[in-house]
Amino acid sequence: MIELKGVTRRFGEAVAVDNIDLTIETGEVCVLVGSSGCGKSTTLRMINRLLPRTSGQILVDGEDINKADPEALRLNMGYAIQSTGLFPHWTVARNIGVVPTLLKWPAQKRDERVTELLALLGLDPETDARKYPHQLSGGQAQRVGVARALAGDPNILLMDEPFGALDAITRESLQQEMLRIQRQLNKTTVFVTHDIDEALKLASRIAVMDQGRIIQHDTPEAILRRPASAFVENLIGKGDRGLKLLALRTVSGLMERHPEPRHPEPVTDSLNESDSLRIALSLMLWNNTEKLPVLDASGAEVGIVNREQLLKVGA
Ligand SMILES: Nc1ncnc2c1ncn2[C@@H]1O[C@H](COP(=O)(O)OP(=O)(O)OP(=O)(O)O)[C@@H](O)[C@H]1O
Repeated sequence: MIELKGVTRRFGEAVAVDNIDLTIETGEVCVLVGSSGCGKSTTLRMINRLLPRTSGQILVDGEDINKADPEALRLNMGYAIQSTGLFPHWTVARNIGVVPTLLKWPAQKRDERVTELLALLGLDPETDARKYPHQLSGGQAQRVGVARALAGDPNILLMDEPFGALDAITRESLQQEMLRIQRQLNKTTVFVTHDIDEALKLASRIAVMDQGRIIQHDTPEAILRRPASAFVENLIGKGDRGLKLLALRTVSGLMERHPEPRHPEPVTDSLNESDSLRIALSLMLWNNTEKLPVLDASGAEVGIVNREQLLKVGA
């Protein structure tokens, strides 16, 4: 658990972070969201002591971080940033292995970990491991950055716009990876973004920041349903709030499940259980249909989603 209590950071006269209180429970993904300059990165960098706080207290599992050795503290906090920060003259494998090396892991354990992480992040443990950062695409470099942050098996992950510089498709795929990895590893994560859709997708809870303050700290659903102020309402976009709510729920929660899987009828489109209700609605509109079948990984039809029900549950 990470606790920020009355934390303030000034740069000269300017207040970048203004007396914030924030608790991040173990295993949850807290996304800090807000416009440029609102204090998100400063908050993150105070947690791993890259920046000292001006006042207040930051506790990790009940212990004040100022009492910890900063290096030991950082080794327990994976840190991934937009510019990746990879060492240009080191191979991908060496970049990923940097924290295990600092932790003095035996070489074999470190190499196994690197291979495991390359596979986890969808990179090729054979060919990609030997590449240098300049030989990677932007998306691959970001994957390596995230792999490096995970390498020492830290309890905490700090991620500062790690997918910020990517095109929409690569970004979407890395967000999916991030959700998958999070389900598997359950790290306490603080994730910074200025993109509310990214925040809604990834967060257990979102902290909306404005001018150094936390305006609202709540679940994605509560933020969409009950924005605390006009500022939050504008940030989430009033017009497509209903669709954003649908995006938070999956088909599996709404579908009528067949007693037994069956052969699907030949239809134009179908859904997977993990698809969002937003995708379900969009496909129904596109196909001008009242219901869509849900298929499992083997292609068997396991249930049906119907539009009337979807709209009833809807927002
Ligand atoms: N080293 C510094 N010296 C002086 N002012 C700084 C420094 N770092 C940040 N600031 C100021 O603190 C405020 C908060 O900056 P911060 O980088 O935390 O914002 P942010 O929300 O992460 O923004 P962005 O989304 O653009 O990265 C800004 O006004 C910024 O100019």
